[in-house]
Amino acid sequence: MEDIEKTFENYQGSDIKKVTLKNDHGVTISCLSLGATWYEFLVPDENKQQKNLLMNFDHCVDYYSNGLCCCQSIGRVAGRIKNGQFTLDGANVQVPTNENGNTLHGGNNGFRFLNWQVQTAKTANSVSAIFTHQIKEDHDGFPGDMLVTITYTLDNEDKVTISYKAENGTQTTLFNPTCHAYFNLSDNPNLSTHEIKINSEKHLQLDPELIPTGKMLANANTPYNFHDFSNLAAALEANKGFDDAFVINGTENQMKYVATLREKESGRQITISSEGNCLVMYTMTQEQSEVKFKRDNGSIGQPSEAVALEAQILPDAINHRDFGDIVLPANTTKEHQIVFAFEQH
Ligand SMILES: OC[C@H]1O[C@H](O[C@H]2[C@H](O)[C@@H](O)[C@H](O)O[C@@H]2CO)[C@H](O)[C@@H](O)[C@@H]1O
Repeated sequence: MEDIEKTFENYQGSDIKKVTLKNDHGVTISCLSLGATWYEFLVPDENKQQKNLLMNFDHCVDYYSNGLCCCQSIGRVAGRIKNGQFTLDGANVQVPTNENGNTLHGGNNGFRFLNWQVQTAKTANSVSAIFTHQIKEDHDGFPGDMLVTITYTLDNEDKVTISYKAENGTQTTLFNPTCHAYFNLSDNPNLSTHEIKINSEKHLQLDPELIPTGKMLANANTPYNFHDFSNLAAALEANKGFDDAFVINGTENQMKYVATLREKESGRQITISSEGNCLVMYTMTQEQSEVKFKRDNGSIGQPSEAVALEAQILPDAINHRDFGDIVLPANTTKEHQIVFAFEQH
């Protein structure tokens, strides 16, 4: 196991660190301190070259010239909060809004905009990058301060575990983090050879601003049916892309199988597990004129060039009783984990 820490670049007067973690048989991940971003998931290909399964950019500025939140840490609250409003401990709370009067992905001062402190740790079979930040009410506009630790661990089974721990202060707040990981497991700038399976029977009905209405709709007999592996490109065509929240089967707060993405030409496969009750699948539905991914050498990002798989608790959960618990009571600690297991078939 190996860990290497370097300066990635200077961005807006701060040194941005890049931490690289390697396991004992050639799988490597790297992360940036800016946004506690997952930068690379490198696996050896048939020519012993390293293939990055994640989308990324050359420079920090590229992460903020578009709204993709590419592979960044999202918090305090992933997804949308209707009107940026909710009731907490009996009080009406208004948090800053950043999209059509709603609050998306923690607002304009969420986790992804912060430069996190980082250190590393190793065991015989795993290596970790540990990011910490004191999250302040004064900064992001959510109630209360809390200490957040985001740990990326790569192990010798080619599993990447991301753990999100929040140690709260004296005020009740919200915590529903995720990693906005964009995958393309192939060498093509599209998902035509990808298949996905999702442990879900229902998805959320959304209004035109993509706010959940409160209703859950059956996946069966619709393009949302990924109960068995289905070709993603065909489903994308049938549904004109996805920007949707799938309800994951299983018990809340228990680690469970979420989804598997596989690519038939390379045999590469990623299996996701988490404790949350939701997978948001976002397939970059529009052309992304401000997006030039590193792997595309200057070409503009295509619709459906990659798929974001965001394991979390259902969006706008604070405004819907049956959507899951994202409340972090005062003086308590909560930890959520997402596991990405790589396999080659
Ligand atoms: O500007 C890029 C896109 O930003 C939004 O997409 C978000 C999507 O709606 C969320 O459900 C998902 O979790 O994150 C996406 C990236 O932030 C816009 O809705 C989309 O139209 C833009 O293309």
